Amino acid sequence: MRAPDTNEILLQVKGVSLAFGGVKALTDVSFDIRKGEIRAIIGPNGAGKTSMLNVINGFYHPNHGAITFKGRTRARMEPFEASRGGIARTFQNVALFKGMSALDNIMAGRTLKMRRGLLWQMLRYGPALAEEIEHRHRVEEIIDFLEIEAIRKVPVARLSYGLQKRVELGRALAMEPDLLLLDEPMAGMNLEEKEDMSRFIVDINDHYGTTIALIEHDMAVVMDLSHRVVVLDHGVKIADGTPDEVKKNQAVIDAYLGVAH
Ligand SMILES: Nc1ncnc2c1ncn2[C@@H]1O[C@H](COP(=O)(O)OP(=O)(O)OP(=O)(O)O)[C@@H](O)[C@H]1O
Repeated sequence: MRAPDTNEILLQVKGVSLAFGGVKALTDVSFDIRKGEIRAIIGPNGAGKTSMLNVINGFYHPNHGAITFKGRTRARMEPFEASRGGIARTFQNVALFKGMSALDNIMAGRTLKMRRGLLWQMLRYGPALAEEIEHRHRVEEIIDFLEIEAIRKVPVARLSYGLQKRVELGRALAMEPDLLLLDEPMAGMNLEEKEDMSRFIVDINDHYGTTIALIEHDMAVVMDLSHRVVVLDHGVKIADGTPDEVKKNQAVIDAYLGVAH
């Protein structure tokens, strides 16, 4: 695995707090994500990991604090602004158009990139046609990269879980994101599928230089894949550092003791 080329900060989370009624999901959490790194967010169940991803991509608006992304600071952002701005996301449970083929699902990820309006697209005329050809080309390249040529025309509902996750990854990649958020990319996978997914995550980071933030419960995977790890417990950041530093941290060991994963 290649180390990030720079220490440039792509995203900064500063003093973020989020509550749902009386439940404090996040309390004064700060950390950064450097350009080109694979950053893991870990912690026991209910630690606030998914809430953190949801704040980063604008699904939730924090009660306090702010996010700086590519130099722009905001207290709140809408999901469409996050995706337009270059943040793509996959979900804990696969969120694809199940009746559509793998190819069409990945193509759907390009919609945000399309400049011509829907009418032009429907007419498939002139510049819109040229644009569609360019998008097709990019999508075919992603299909090739993720080694899913054989299933490109198959409706997603008929694919194994591992392949569905791969198509979802392809759809996120089709957005050519600066920051890719992966919510438990290996959840529910068998060992072989996990190994494949790990390889693709490292390859995406290497090949496209995409910055990746991921939530993952499998510690072996996290320690293997990530450049740096931030640890949450009960909504509070308890550690932040390289996998080796985090592994030795007493607060982390205590937080995980007796917690089944
Ligand atoms: N939409 C919501 N409404 C109310 N409470 C919520 C909501 N989302 C999360 N919470 C609460 O916020 C806390 C943090 O939840 P979150 O899902 O972010 O944790 P997590 O670390 O992702 O957990 P897991 O590993 O189990 O997925 C929990 O106490 C949870 O019950």
